[in-house]
Amino acid sequence: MTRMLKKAELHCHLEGAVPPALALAQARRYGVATDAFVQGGAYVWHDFTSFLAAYDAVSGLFRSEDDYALLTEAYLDELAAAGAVYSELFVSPDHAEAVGLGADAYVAGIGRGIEAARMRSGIECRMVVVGLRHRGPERVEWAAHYAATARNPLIAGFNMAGDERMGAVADFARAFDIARDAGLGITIHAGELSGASSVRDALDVVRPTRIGHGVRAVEDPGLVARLAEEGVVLEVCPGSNVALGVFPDLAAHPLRRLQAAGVKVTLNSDDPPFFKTSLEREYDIASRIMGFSDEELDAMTRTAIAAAFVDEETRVGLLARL
Ligand SMILES: Nc1ncnc2[nH]cnc12
Ligand SMILES: [Zn+2]
Repeated sequence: MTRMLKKAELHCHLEGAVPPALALAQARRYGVATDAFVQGGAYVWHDFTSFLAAYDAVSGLFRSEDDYALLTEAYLDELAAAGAVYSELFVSPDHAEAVGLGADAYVAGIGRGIEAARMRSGIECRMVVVGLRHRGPERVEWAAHYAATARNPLIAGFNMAGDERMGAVADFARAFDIARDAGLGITIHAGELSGASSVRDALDVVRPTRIGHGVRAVEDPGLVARLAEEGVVLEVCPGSNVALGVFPDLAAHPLRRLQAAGVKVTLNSDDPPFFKTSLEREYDIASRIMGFSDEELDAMTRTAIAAAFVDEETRVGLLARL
């Protein structure tokens, strides 16, 4: 039983956390047809490309500051009820621009949701601005520039998500330089859709303290040793990896092998309802299917808080709550 364990999450896409029932309610409000991406109360997609299309369609159903405040608050309330003390949410100003909302109103709405949830349960949350790789280097630089200049204390980091098979990491180096120079925490999706060389490129070019997924590093023992040696933290999302076919099943998932090799690992939900998961289920999978003890799960939670993009006072406060 992992329900009573305290938890922390570093890797969840806000638009990927929309429950299908909320997507349907938003679609009714805005008069949008949903058959293409919700059927029988569940999201429909069959590979990464169709997952991204469904994800974009759901994002298009959130169009106002209030929509984002309510979504954020609802997600964090649910997370706090499952024992989470900390959450880092990946936010995409690109989605706000696509619906004509504008990045400032988008971030303001999310910030309101964060404050409301914190007042109720004490859960801490920070935003990590995400650039979308499949939209090309210029768009990713735009997102980095926004994150660097927004001057919002809840924006704590920068990430690149989207289709990892598009372009080389080096094409996006400037975006990460902009974010790093602004003092933001740096993480990047790598080693999910592409293999070990993608993780190596991310380490060499971007120099992140964390990697989103990174699990396909397991294809190269030398790279696993490097991750352990450099103390890079992996934001591991087992349920997502199996849902997207990165590994055939949970038994084949390399979380245990990576942890045993000394790599710093954490548990995350990625896009929970799209992958029929939740942070609580990820802890449960690690416990019941992968055989991690409660002490090992607590260690992953501490690793997450140690790697969180927060100031030291907040980190000490969070560690005290475990
Ligand atoms: N699993 C994932 N990989 C890359 N980009 C994403 N955006 C949302 N979920 C993602
Ligand atoms: Zn992700």
